[in-house]
Amino acid sequence: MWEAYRKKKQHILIGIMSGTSLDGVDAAMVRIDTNTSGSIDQIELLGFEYIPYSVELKERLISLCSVEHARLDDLVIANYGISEWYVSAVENLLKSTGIERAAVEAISMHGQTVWHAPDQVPFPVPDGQTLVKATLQIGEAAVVRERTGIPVIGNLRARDMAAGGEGAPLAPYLDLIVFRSQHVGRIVQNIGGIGNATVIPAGAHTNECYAFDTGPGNMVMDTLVREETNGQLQYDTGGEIAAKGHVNDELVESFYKNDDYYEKVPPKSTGREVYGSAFAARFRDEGRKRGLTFEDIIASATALTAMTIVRSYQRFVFPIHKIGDVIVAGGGAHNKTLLAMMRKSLAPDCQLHTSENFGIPDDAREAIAFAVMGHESLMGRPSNLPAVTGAARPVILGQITL
Ligand SMILES: Nc1ncnc2c1ncn2[C@@H]1O[C@H](COP(=O)(O)OP(=O)(O)OP(=O)(O)O)[C@@H](O)[C@H]1O
Ligand SMILES: CC(=O)N[C@H]1[C@@H]2OC[C@@H](O2)[C@@H](O)[C@@H]1O[C@H](C)C(=O)O
Repeated sequence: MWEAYRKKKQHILIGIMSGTSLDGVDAAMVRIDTNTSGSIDQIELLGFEYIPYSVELKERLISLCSVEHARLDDLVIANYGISEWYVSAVENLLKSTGIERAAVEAISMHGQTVWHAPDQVPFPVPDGQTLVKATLQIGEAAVVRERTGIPVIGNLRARDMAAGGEGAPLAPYLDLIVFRSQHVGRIVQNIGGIGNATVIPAGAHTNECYAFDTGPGNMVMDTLVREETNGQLQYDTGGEIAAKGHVNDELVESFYKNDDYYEKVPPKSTGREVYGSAFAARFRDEGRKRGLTFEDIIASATALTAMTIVRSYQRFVFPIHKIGDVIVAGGGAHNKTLLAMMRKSLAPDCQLHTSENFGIPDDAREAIAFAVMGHESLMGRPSNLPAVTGAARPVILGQITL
């Protein structure tokens, strides 16, 4: 069946991403042109849709991402239930683009990460014990396949992890295609729930690029804003709350210094397991102990994100590579206070942009990336980057539900 796919020079796919912010579903319809050797020539975004999660779903997911609150029966139900959100995103895209269902060759869906455990833990095996790392993205491909009538590729992180990688980040595969430059060293900085950086030195070969999670993105700010406003606000729109507060440097430094993640050498990845509700509560309590207002605490949480991003460059990138552009993507690109803090700590010859300036809408990068990775799998081509994830070798990602 995929022989015919591989012979075609033009493909339409839908990529679906629902990230660690737990804010909702991003879905991108893309047209991918391939050349005679089967590699990608051009990627065009045909449409983009976002469906915000309801407050109820978000609360359920937050519980599922917490060892203290998660229940196995809720997890099993959510695995099927959340698929309906992905189905709606696909239907919305078909409607808004006017593209016929039959023209879409596949849906490549990330699912919703509930637990990401890239650090090995012991597990019994027939001849004793082994060390295991694991990750779980929920969302049942069979449900999406059945409702939409379109083949689905899912579970894209698993194969990289099975090959010894972190299973993340994967989107740098797209960054290399879109942002690589012969003359300028670039960092693509995603700021979603978690922050992650793709480093693309000028003229770099694929195996000279690397990437890593920088630490918290919007996750801590979002949790604190949601809690203070009893869910009236889901995040600090435009960074306006942070702009009204004062950063408490001592608080920010203490959270930076007492976290050994930042010193860990890449490849590395992290998630809500570390920077979720319990972390945010500790940050808030320490802020209150210092007599800070809500605005000061949000300003300080914003500064922690900016600091962990820029210091990760100072530690792992700037000593080795000259970087001319930092390109911000993800929802954090809309937070003006965060961007201003980052800009202030970067050298004047390092320009700060958003991915919008490079033709990739800030919110669409990851959904486009998953469409592209799904396409590569159908072409029979690997799309993990071992230099990025730490995998032993390039592997073909995902599982297909025909
Ligand atoms: N207008 C805005 N102003 C400030 N922040 C915003 C705005 N819009 C979105 N955000 C932030 O972006 C977040 C969503 O970002 P995004 O969709 O990139 O995350 P994600 O895909 O869930 O995360 P990840 O990349 O970690 O998987 C929101 O939770 C919010 O914090
Ligand atoms: C396990 C997981 O879901 N990781 C996400 C998360 O969100 C940002 C960062 O942490 C990144 O590692 C990854 O997602 C993006 C899409 C990636 O794989 O590139």
